[in-house]
Amino acid sequence: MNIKVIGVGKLKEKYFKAGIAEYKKRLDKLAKVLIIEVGDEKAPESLSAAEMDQVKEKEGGRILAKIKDKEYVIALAIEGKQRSSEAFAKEIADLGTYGHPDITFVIGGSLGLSPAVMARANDTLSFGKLTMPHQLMRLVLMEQIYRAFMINTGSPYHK
Ligand SMILES: C[S@@+](CC[C@H](N)C(=O)[O-])C[C@H]1O[C@@H](n2cnc3c(N)ncnc32)[C@H](O)[C@@H]1O
Repeated sequence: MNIKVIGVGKLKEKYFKAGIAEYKKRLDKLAKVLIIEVGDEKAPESLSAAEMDQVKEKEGGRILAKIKDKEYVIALAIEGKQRSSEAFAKEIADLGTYGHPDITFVIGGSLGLSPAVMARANDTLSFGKLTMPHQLMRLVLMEQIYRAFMINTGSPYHK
């Protein structure tokens, strides 16, 4: 199974980098995991609605350039579809079993994902109504992907 996580902007904080590296190391034994960072656009408070759309479109274009046709894309979005860790694990297992071994997760920048990225997505994933910073979201997502693999292998990691 090939897991790709595309995020906008570089991880700055050491503690996020360390956490993500730890889950990547654990996952590397179970799947091929690729983390891709695409460039972010400056998004000062003063931007108009049209300028904000442009920021999302530019970042979205960079995200889409990293996605191949065969990839099954899951967009992380606050208003997306929530599920339990067990349901998420089953979904990943089913995708692998039924012809979608290339799963790509996309996380938006500070203004979120563009309509074009949302249109490309095969599914959405919400971690609830709370807004998380995109760097933290990357770490939480990596833990949940690792948890999914642990659930699917029957490991006591998931209680
Ligand atoms: C700072 S948030 C963007 C906030 C923006 N106002 C929006 O509504 O998308 C950055 C990215 O993190 C992800 N994200 C943040 N909180 C999330 C949540 N509760 N569930 C799923 N994804 C989330 C989304 O991909 C979002 O585009």
